[in-house]
Amino acid sequence: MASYSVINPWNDECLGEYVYADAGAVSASLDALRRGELIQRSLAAHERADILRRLAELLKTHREELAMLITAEIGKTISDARVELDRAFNTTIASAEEARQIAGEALDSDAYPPTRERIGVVVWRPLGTVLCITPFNFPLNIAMHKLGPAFAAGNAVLFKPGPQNTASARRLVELCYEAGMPPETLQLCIPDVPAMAELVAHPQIKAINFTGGTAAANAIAKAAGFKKLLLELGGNDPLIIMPDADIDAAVAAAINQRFATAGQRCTATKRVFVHREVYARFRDALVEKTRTLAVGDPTLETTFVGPVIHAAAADEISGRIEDALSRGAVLACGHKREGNLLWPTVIEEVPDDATLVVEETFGPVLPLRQFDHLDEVVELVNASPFGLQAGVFTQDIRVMRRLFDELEVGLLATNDGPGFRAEHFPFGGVKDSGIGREGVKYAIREMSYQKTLVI
Ligand SMILES: NC(=O)C1=CN([C@@H]2O[C@H](COP(=O)(O)OP(=O)(O)OC[C@H]3O[C@@H](n4cnc5c(N)ncnc54)[C@H](O)[C@@H]3O)[C@@H](O)[C@H]2O)C=CC1
Ligand SMILES: O=C(O)CS(=O)(=O)O
Repeated sequence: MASYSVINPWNDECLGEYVYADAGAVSASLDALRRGELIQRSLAAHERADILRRLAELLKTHREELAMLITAEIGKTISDARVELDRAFNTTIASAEEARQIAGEALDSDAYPPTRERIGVVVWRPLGTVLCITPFNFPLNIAMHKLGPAFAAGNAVLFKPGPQNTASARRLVELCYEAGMPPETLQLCIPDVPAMAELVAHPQIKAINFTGGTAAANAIAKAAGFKKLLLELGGNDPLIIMPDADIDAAVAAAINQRFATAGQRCTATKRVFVHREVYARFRDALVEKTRTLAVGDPTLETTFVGPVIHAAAADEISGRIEDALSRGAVLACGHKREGNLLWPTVIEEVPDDATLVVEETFGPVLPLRQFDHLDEVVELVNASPFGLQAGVFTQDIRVMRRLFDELEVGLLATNDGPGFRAEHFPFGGVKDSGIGREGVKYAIREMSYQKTLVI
C-alpha cells in the first residue's frame, strides 16, 4: 500500500510514517457511516449540542497539546497555532448552539387563491453522508467549520484532511469520540489523491464540503456529478489605503494579515493598493515595521514568521518574486530565504500582469500598488478570477459603499484587512473563490435540505 511521511517544515524531522487508506479502508468507513446516518436520526438536537459543547471544552483543555501538534506538522508559529485553537473553540461552541436552533417555518397556503386552508410546515433535514476535505493551513479550525455544522445538522461525516495534518486530524477525531460523537457518525480516512475521484463519485456521498485550491476543486467538481458542493477556494485579496486612512492601523493590518501564518491564508492580504497621497508614508512605516519581525523557529513565542509548508512552496514564492524583479519591480525589504523560511518581503512597481499578483501567492510577500483613482482599483480587483474578501482603510462612508457595491467579493472589511473573519459570519467568495457559504449557521443549511409537510 502507498505510504507517506510527514516532515516538520522547520527542522525536517520525520514526524511519522503513514499508509494511505486503501479501498478496503474506505469501504469500511463508508459502511460505518451508513450505520452512522441511522444513529444520527436517533439523536436529539440537544444531544448533538451537548456533544459539541463537550468537544469545545476538550479543545480548550488540550489547547497547548494541539497547538504544538499544528506547529510541528505545518510550521505555524506557536502563537498563531494557539489563536487557531481559540478560533476552533468558537467554531465548535457556535456549532453546539446552532444545533439547538435549526428552525424551519410555517406557511399559509391561502396567501394565493384558491383557498385551501392548509399549512406548510418546512423543516431542515440532513443530507446523509458528507465528505469533508480540508487544507493544510488551518488543520483544526477549518476542520471544525466542516465537522461541527455537518454533525449539528445530523449528517454522518467522512473527514479527509491533508496528509500533512495526519496526527492533528487523528487527535481531533479522538477528542470528538471522547466528547461522545459516535464513531459511526465520524470517520477519518486519508486516501491518496488518485483514489479521491472514486470516493467523490460514490453514491453514498451526498455532499462534498471542500476547502483548498482551484485545481483540486475542478477535479472534485468533475467527479461529483449531481451532488451538493460547498467549495471554499483561493483568494487574491486586496487591501485598499485611502488618503484619510489611519496609517498605523493599516500597517498593522497589512502585517498581521500577510506575514502571520507566513502568509498562508486564502484571505491573506495579497495586494495593497495605496493612494498616491499617502503612499510614501504607508510604505516607509510598513517597511520599518516589517524589518523588525522575528523570523525563525516556530516553536518560539517571539517568532512572528515561521517556515512555509514545504520547499516546493518556498520555491514557487521565491520564483515569483524573482520574476517580478526581472520585470522591473523594486524590492523594499526581505526576499531572503533559509530552507523553508522566507523573510517577509515588501515589493513595489510589480507589473499588473506579473504572476506574483495575478495568481494567488501563498506566502509572506506584499506587493504595493500606487493609485490615483478608485476606478483603477475596482478594475484591477475585478479583473482577477478570484473574489474572496477585501479590506479598505478610510473614514469616508461613500468610499465604503462604492467599494461594497462594486467589488466582486464575498466580504468587504472597513478599517480592517481582507483577513477579517468571525466564525459565525457567512464566509465564502464569488467567481473562482468558490461556491456556497461557511460560517456555522450557513454551513448547516448548506449540508441540509428543506422538507415540507402540508397539513
Ligand atoms: N477559501 C478558503 O477558506 C481557503 C482556501 N485555501 C486554499 O487552499 C490552497 C492551499 O491549501 P492546500 O492544502 O495546499 O490545498 P490543496 O487543494 O492542495 O489540498 C486541499 C485538500 O484537498 C485534497 N486534494 C488534493 N487534490 C485533490 C483531488 N484531486 N480530489 C480531492 N481532494 C484533493 C488534499 O489532499 C487536501 O486535503 C490554496 O489555494 C488556498 O487558497 C486554503 C485555506 C482556506
Ligand atoms: O482564517 C481562516 O479562516 C482561514 S483562511 O483565511 O480561510 O485560510
